Amino acid sequence: MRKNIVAGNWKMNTTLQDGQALISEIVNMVQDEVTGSQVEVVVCPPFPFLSVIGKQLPAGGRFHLGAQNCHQKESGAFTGEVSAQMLQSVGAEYVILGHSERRQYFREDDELLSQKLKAALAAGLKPIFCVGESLETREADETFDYLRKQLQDGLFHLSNEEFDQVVVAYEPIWAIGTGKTATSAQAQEVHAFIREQIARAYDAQAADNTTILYGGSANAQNARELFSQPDVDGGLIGGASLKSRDFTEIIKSF
Ligand SMILES: O=C(CO)COP(=O)(O)O
Repeated sequence: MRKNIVAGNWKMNTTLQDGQALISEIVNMVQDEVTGSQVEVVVCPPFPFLSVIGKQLPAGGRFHLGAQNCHQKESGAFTGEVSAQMLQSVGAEYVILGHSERRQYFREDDELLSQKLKAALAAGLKPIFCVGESLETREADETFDYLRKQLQDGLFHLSNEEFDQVVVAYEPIWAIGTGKTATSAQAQEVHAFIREQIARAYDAQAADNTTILYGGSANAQNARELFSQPDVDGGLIGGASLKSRDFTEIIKSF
């Protein structure tokens, strides 16, 4: 079901102690300041902190726990890896998959991501599946062809029931960590395009029900304008999710 979501991707940042202090501030501020609005908050700390941070989130409320990655296999001799089932067992409800940093630095391709998606869904996790073009692709005017292919090869192999569980995040690579955010018009244009592709691959109802988040230098100043766009259902926030005041302001932007 389509929701408003603000998700914080901490990436490889904080210590446990700093992360605990951060989440405690965020929970307090959000509980004091965010009233009425239905926005869901997903916190995605590094693997070792999931369980502890998860316990700091008030149960049954707007806060949910997410992971930043998972392995494609259920279990076995894969030293250093973390399965979707493990994440589920420590309280994660979401998992980010297909982030451009994973695609770029860890060579994750559509085939591997398909397997990861299946593993996450089998474990009962909701994937936050990221797509987004590079600056080169945008400047070559190939953004829509690129995104169409990324969606078709990476995501649209899922059944209707599986796709129902997926949140899509549009993260233009040129906007991630660069301070160069997409304009609200650019974000809206791509989000509407993604929704149209979902309608073609599944149906109009699936398209209407899908939550599509924007990520890439979203901050307390630009969130309201981005979230006011009809097809932007929230944000996947990197840098600004590490500052309690900024992250809370973003959550308040709905
Ligand atoms: O990659 C992102 C979230 O997954 C966005 O990062 P920034 O908000 O730091 O640009």
